[in-house]
Amino acid sequence: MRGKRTQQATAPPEEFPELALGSEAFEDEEWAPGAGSDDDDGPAAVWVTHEQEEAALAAAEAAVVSGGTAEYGEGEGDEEKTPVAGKRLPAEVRCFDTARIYAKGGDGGRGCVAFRREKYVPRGGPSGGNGGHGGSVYLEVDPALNSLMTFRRQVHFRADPGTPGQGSDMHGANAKDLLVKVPPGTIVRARGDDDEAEPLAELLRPGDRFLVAPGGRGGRGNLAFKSARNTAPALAEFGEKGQEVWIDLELKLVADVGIIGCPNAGKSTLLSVVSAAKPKIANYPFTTLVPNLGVCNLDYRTTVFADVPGLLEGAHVGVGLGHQFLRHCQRCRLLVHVVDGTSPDPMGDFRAIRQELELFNPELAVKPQMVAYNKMDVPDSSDYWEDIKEQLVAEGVPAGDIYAISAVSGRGVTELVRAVRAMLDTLPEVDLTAALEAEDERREQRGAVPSAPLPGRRDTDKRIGEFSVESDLSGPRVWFVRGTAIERFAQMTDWGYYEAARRFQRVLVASGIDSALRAKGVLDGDTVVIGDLEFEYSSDKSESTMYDRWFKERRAAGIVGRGQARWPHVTG
Ligand SMILES: Nc1nc2c(ncn2[C@@H]2O[C@H](COP(=O)(O)OP(=O)(O)OP(=O)(O)O)[C@@H](O)[C@H]2O)c(=O)[nH]1
Ligand SMILES: [Mg+2]
Repeated sequence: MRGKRTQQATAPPEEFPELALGSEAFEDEEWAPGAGSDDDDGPAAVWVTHEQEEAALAAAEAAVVSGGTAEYGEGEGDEEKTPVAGKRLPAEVRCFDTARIYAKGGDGGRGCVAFRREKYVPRGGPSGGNGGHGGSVYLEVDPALNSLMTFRRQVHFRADPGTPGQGSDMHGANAKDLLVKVPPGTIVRARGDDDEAEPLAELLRPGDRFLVAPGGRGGRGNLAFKSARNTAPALAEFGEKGQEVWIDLELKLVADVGIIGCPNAGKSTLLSVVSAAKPKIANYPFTTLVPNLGVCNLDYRTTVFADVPGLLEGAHVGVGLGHQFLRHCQRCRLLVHVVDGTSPDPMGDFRAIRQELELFNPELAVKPQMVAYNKMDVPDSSDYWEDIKEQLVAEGVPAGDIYAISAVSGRGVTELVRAVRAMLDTLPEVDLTAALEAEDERREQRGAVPSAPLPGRRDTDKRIGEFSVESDLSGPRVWFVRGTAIERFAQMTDWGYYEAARRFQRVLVASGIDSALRAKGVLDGDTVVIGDLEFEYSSDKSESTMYDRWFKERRAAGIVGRGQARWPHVTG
């Protein structure tokens, strides 16, 4: 099952012609293979030269032309293939292990104003029920997933609103929460935060949950406002609006084994032989642009392999997307280092990769490693095997951890996988909590700034008395009152009912907002803004003025009817 998904998730780029390597995407410095590494006095390792790069691009283009036309053969193939100018990365690459999603909690249902009307029960009293709570949006780990690919299709997630309250004391039903499934290893960040910033959450184990967007509280019906002094309240609240938020998701692979090595070493080929995954394999560097996962079943035991894109010199500082690739290796328990035997300098390659790991994160360098000397079927390679093995041993790699394989023919691969399995068994299970703590510590050391809390998170502990007043008196005089609780209160006030308007007025006075405004010099006729609400300030708080103003405003807005009668049998 998992293997299947993997294949889907890592569909080869031909299906997405805009992925052409030789597209404008490569003009972007970050994407250019070998960007920043074109110095001549680099280490002995042969990195991608300009010619090789050109060749790779040409090959990629050819591959796309031959592979892509068939599927997009609608006569407009050419247009399809042209990447949209200004797009930084091809869609496939961007979305595989990062995603940006929108979540909105459901609005609360509105409260109801109703009175009991029954034969022989005069003045039956208020009976309007409360609205139901809106659903919340949660992220939940689903171990069956292994990529954020699903978020290419759906970006917006909205929970259902609560049902409105009804008469006869009927409360509205609460809406169901919306669970958005994410793969294990998903990291949640506030929108636009970079890697260094403190994540909002890390979802690692199956069943882990994170509340992204809380649903709104249901509005109270008039039954809830009944008191000894006001036995027949004619007001109800709107439901609280559900919160909306954009978040960034990032997936850190949680594979057991990471396959690393220079570009074109045969990493993807190895993955394709040990698992059912079908990564793209081709004879040019940077065939693989996004990590592929594959599940290997050996002796009824599963091991997850990840084929990481080829590493470049300078990967540790981000060259060739190095950061993003190396990051994936961090959670692997073991690394298989594939060395290309046909390379002019296999030992140089080996050392260079090691150095990159070391520079990126010393812990990576000391991670258990196996070396797979690849392409043994080619004489160029097998001739030097003994020699290279000796050199590797001299470098401190245990002889037992060095294997000669031919990924293409499969020779030696089973032995390698068995050895990998055996070594995994000797390793402790990864303690994710400890790993996270270590990561946090590192982040702290680097002085990373913790990210801001999600905008507009529900702070139920905020009091109405907590507010601030700002003014803009340059043009028309405007006063801004800001405060979580007062803004929520304004939003939930249903101005259709005079009593609600009056209640709002009373709260302004009781909370000290009114006096704060006056202390700052508010004048009659100034505009006061609280959240989405705007009204004209008036110091005259007498009942008749208030009612008149409310009535006129309603009329001006063309609203007549609801809520004008304060009590069903009272006329006028
Ligand atoms: N002769 C021979 N060729 C091999 C062997 N393994 C891989 N190759 C070839 O090497 C080339 C590169 O293989 P890939 O698996 O795409 O290499 P990679 O390491 O994934 O490369 P990037 O993803 O570009 O970093 C392909 O043409 C493979 O057919 C092998 O054991 N013997
Ligand atoms: Mg590859």
